[in-house]
Amino acid sequence: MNTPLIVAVPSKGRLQENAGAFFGRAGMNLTQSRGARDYRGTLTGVEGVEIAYLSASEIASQLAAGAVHLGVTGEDLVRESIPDADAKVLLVEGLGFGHANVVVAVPQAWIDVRTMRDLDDVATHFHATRGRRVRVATKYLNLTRGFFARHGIVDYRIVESLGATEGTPAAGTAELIVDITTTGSTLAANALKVVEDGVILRSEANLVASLNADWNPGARAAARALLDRVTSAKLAATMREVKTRFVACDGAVVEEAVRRFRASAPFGAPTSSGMVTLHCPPDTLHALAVFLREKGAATVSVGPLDYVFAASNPLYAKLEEKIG
Ligand SMILES: Nc1ncnc2c1ncn2[C@@H]1O[C@H](COP(=O)(O)OP(=O)(O)OP(=O)(O)O)[C@@H](O)[C@H]1O
Ligand SMILES: O=P(O)(O)OC[C@H]1O[C@H](OP(=O)(O)OP(=O)(O)O)[C@H](O)[C@@H]1O
Ligand SMILES: [Mg+2]
Repeated sequence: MNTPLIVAVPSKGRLQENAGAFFGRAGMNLTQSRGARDYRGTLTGVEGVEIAYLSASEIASQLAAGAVHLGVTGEDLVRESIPDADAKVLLVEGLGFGHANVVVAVPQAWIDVRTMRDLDDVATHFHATRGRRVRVATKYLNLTRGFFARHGIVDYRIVESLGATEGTPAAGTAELIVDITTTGSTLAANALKVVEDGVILRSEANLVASLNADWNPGARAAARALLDRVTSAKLAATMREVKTRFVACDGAVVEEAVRRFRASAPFGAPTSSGMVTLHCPPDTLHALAVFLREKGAATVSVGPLDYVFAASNPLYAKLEEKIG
């Protein structure tokens, strides 16, 4: 049976607005309607899609469980909440928003601690002299355990923190923390510093696919269409369309334009009347127009592109390779 492609989108928080804008750029708009038990919606522009509005952390677990096909969530949440994440989900693409680093941070007053190695020494010394282990406050339990183990640090204990983690050293409930930081202002306000080699993960929002979901033919077709739109809108955003026509415009002129201005001629050489369409990155656009005028163009028009549909769909290809 063909059931819809279920796409999970953050229902609140800092990722919500950006997720809506991401689909919008690809010409798909999110609509929301309040259902009986949870929030459901639709996506305009693609058939057979159902939107599930969930919190960013819930999206990670629903992807792991295969309850949704695709989702927008942070890589930090994926890596933290899904053991052996690469076997259960595919990070289809980083979305360029929701940037945050998961870091190890210690009090600025710990002047001897610059590296994880220094932290190891302090932790060992702390245990030996105080008879208890240093406490690390975090909600990233798994990321912390894995990272500390890779650094050979064993003399510590995790104190689970569900909020205001940066305040725990001053409050006396932990000695150091693992948390996310974006601007660094919360760490600074709490007199904490990031350990130099203590960046556990550089996270951003990702479009994530579940490998455990029911990838029936209908769901695949909808995913293919959705990813086709994403790819073609993204490609279009990297270039402008340049059009001109002049008698002296021939293959040699176009070849030179392509070579010097990183342009492409998607529809080939100029017509017999010297009409040509080029695609050109924004930074070389003016230089290209000047060049075409020098060659004889009276008019060069430039316009934005909404979509460039190429024959290949690399995002879907990547997904298909995983789901078989
Ligand atoms: N400065 C930041 N602070 C917190 N999260 C951030 C920040 N920048 C990006 N993010 C990302 O946003 C995601 C968390 O989103 P959000 O806080 O909205 O959801 P949540 O954690 O499920 O909800 P809540 O924190 O309200 O319980 C994470 O992937 C995180 O990496
Ligand atoms: O490096 P900065 O730019 O200061 O941002 C990092 C802070 O922002 C987040 O908190 P948020 O305000 O989302 O509250 P929350 O912990 O309740 O999610 C996060 O948990 C950090 O505390
Ligand atoms: Mg949050």
